[in-house]
Amino acid sequence: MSIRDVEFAYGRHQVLRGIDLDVAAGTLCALLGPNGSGKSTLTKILAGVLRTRQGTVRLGGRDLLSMKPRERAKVVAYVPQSSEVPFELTVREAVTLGRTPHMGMRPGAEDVAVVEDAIARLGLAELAERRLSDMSGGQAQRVLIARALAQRPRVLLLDEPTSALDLRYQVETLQIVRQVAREEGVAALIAIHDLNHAATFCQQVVLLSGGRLVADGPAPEAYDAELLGEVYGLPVEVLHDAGQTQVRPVLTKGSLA
Ligand SMILES: Nc1ncnc2c1ncn2[C@@H]1O[C@H](COP(=O)(O)OP(=O)(O)OP(=O)(O)O)[C@@H](O)[C@H]1O
Repeated sequence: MSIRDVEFAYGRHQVLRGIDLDVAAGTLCALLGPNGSGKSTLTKILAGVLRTRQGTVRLGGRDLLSMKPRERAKVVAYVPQSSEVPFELTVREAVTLGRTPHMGMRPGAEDVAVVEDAIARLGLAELAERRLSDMSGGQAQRVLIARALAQRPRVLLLDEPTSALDLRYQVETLQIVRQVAREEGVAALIAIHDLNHAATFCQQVVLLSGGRLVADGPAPEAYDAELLGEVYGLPVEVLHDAGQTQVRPVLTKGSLA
């Protein structure tokens, strides 16, 4: 996926400025940045929820921004930050909705297999007949991710998909998305606040600040303590230890008093 010179404004409020970004097939890319930096806005543009006249997004030879919704739904799956969960549905029915762009009137054998695979991957097999109205926030979030995987997209967009998940499911979800991206050649873009999870699981990290991309690359190269400190308004140190890059806030004396 190749994004060039994308700009966006809500009315007079300019939110994205000259965004250039490439996410290769097979890559999990973290979209980082402080609250209000434009992460959700960028994912919504790529998902077709918001429209912009400035800039292009190409996928293979095709222009993503001008695709019709059904055509786009065959190649782009989007898990929004919060969404209206269709409460009356069971988990299996909700995940099957992900097949809608591909299937006829009813799910065929392949649709059923893809749905069951997505349910199993997200650890939802035992909950498959439960109604979404009976699920915890984290369980419902996993259902939405399973639905996106069932779509078998070329581009997977996840807006803070781990925000409601406990530590184990945060890690498992990031592992699954990374694995799906690699095995199925998906370009996956994930808006996420946890810089350390991003460094651990994402081959590429990009940092938005005030609507501009200010860093892009593998975390060990893209994480610069001075830049991160400026962008987040907090002094940090970047540690490289046993192949892992980690970011830690530098707390001044007395800040825990
Ligand atoms: N519907 C809207 N109308 C007007 N302004 C908006 C709208 N949605 C977002 N904004 C503004 O656009 C800017 C970017 O918001 P966006 O939600 O893209 O940021 P974000 O990086 O995803 O933030 P967060 O980390 O808090 O989710 C913010 O200043 C926000 O107030």
